[in-house]
Amino acid sequence: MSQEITLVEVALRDGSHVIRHQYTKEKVIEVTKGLNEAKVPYIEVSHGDGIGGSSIQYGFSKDSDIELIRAAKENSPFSKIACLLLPGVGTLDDLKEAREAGADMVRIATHVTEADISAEHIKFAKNELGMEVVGFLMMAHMASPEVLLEQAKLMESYGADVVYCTDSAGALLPSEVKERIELLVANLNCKVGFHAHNNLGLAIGNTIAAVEAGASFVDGSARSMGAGAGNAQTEVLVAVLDKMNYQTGVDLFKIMDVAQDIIAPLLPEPVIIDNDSLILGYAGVYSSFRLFAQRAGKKYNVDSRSILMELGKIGVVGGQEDMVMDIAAQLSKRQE
Ligand SMILES: C[C@H](O)CC(=O)C(=O)O
Ligand SMILES: [Mn+2]
Repeated sequence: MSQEITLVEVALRDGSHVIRHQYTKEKVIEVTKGLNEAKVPYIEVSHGDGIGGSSIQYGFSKDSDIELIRAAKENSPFSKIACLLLPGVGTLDDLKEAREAGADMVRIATHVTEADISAEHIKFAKNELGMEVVGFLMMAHMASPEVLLEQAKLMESYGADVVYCTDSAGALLPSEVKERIELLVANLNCKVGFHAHNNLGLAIGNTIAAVEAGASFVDGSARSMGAGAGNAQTEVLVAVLDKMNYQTGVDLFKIMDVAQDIIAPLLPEPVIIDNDSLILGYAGVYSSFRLFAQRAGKKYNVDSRSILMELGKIGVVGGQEDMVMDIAAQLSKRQE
């Protein structure tokens, strides 16, 4: 019997980092129509840092999360619409608005050791708003498999339907993914998901390792349109899973057309493993810090790789974007 795998397309959320959160309603409609036709089960739509992320800290959106979610929902009779929310960045009111605009699912994201801050949001989404809820444990490489499990159990106890191991830095190796997913699958009653970044060139391999270890939800981004070196490239993932006899329900030619004809023209440059992306994975740094490090490097005349190495050394996590400039300034002083 072939196993079903549920795919979440994240180019309209993680991909938002790539274009500095400048998605317009029109673009979202075009992408959503294509993904819907390709029968992608879930399409995530939000600012790259989740709903409420539009700010000086993370970068301002062009069109608001709510407008984009509404536009996606109106053009997506088949695919369900997901959104992402980081407690503290997005509020319960934001979530209620997202639900009213048509979001079916919310993914509540916290740093891997901070699941406890998701309790209120998971319970509210599930019990008050009747949404499908995912717990999204970011920077999973920074915790041991045992700590990841303990945190995942918390999210499950709050009511999450799925808990994700999220490799935000693209730093995990296939054996580490396998170990983590196997432990989660063996000890949770809810479903388990995996979100990859391709900084070490392992996004597809790691996603396959996750699926073979029992994950039933996986993320992909068409043309790999996500932070850093992007995510598992959706159209490639669909082809590989199909060859392995897993069922995604996604139409391969149609998702390839979305990637080539709609997503590729949106990219300021192809998403590849450049030197900075590689260092993100090597040093274990949050993928969305790549562009911040490049800007800081230019401003202070410091090699962006050195900034990223330093950020990895001191264990900076999502939400500490302001540290990137601080580190660049310190490195520049040291150079003098
Ligand atoms: C807010 C982050 O961009 C969420 C994510 O996609 C990751 O941690 O990876
Ligand atoms: Mn990501």
